[in-house]
Amino acid sequence: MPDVLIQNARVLEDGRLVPSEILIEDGKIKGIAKEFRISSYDELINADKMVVIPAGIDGHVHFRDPGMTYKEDWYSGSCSAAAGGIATVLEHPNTLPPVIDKSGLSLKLKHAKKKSVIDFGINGGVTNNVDQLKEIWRLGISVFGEIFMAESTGGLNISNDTLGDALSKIGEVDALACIHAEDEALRLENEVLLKNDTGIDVHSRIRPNECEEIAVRDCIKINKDTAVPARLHFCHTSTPEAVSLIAKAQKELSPVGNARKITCEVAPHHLFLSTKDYNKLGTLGKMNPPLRSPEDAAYMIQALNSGLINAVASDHAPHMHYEKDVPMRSAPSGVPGVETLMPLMLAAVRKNLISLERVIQVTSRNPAHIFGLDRLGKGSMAEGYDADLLLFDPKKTVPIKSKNLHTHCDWTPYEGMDGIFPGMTLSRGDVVWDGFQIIAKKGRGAFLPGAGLKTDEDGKMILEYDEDDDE
Ligand SMILES: NC(=O)N[C@@H](CC(=O)O)C(=O)O
Ligand SMILES: [Zn+2]
Ligand SMILES: [Zn+2]
Repeated sequence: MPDVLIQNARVLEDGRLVPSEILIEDGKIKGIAKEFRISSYDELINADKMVVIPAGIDGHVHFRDPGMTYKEDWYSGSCSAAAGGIATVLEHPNTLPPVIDKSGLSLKLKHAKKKSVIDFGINGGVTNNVDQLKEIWRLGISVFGEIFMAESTGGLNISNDTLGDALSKIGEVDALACIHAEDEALRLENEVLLKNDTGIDVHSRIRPNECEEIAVRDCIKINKDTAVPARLHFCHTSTPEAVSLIAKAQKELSPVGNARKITCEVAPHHLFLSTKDYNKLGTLGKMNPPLRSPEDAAYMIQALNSGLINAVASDHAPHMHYEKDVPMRSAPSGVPGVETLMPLMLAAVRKNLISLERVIQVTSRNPAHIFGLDRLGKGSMAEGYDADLLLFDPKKTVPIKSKNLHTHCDWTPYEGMDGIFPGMTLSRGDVVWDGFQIIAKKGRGAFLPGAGLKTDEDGKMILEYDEDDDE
């Protein structure tokens, strides 16, 4: 007997919204049809003409757990994701301790398994741990990174030499390297040069477009020069310069028909905010890479539409308001965003900035493919895939308000901006967000191991984690 029948839904088919029903069995999509003439099921959901799309996959979040759980923990972060229509996250390694070895990974996995309400992967950090990269890969990290080429939260940045060593190890195991591309030398130089500059936009001038451009160029070159180049994915790209370099490298590497070897993502704050917002946001608009000009933001939307940018990811990086309420130079970098990613994108559809079809590609199908989550049933609303779904009313635009969000972070850079929030989020067929509250059990989220996870002779996973690690 099927578990769930969703009736009265609308589904995108060849560019049109078609009245549909969706059948779910064992947490997976069993079928989508105009009408299933069945009368027995465990649960009936009346979608009330809402549009159903795949739930978002946010490939870039920082949940701060372990170590800085007052900013976020796996429960608050995953609830925030679910309420924003995200059913899968990849969490990045700059926690305390960072995920750079077996014990760091084991501790984070334990926290996440206990608290997450949605499915998750854990990324492996790259510092001076080059000789341990293969081990954490075998233990099930999703991807490597973000690999910090410049200073950002957590102080995990590495030199270009170490980057080369790491990329060659990552290439050997055919994993993905996710890169935070900013040039540390230029940043340091500008820091000194502009030390008396009190301009509100000084952060954007310390880390100018050129900073990202140099790092992207260097990284592509360093990777090319290794014995076995890694697959590269550039995190939070923010400039036309970086996108053009990546497009050029993509072309060189990808003869027609071949899988792309270099991909990139953009964060919503580089699409919907710009240096013009510093007046309103002050230090709340400080993140790495920094806000760019309005023209650059407009270019990024166009590049997302045209296919030069492959995915949207939030770079959800919560810091408390009181921590941000200090002079620009001492304020921590980062903005929350996991709960507003899908609402902003869906509101952008209503404003004709992007098509719904493209939003689906860049928030579910492409991230699933890039991060290897499609092999685990993620990223498509089709038979056999996980029933991770987002239901929304395309006309219901509301102002984003931080008091309505579920993150520990007590502010949002998008306060007052338009969002279209999910009326419901499903994770593997379970309603985790019903439009009003989280109804998922803490810890129901499943760990999504990376492709390197060691298995036994029967293909069964061997989880080499110490279950008795301290909290
Ligand atoms: N983006 C940021 O400004 N900050 C991120 C780290 C990062 O992604 O660089 C954080 O973890 O706070
Ligand atoms: Zn980063
Ligand atoms: Zn980040």
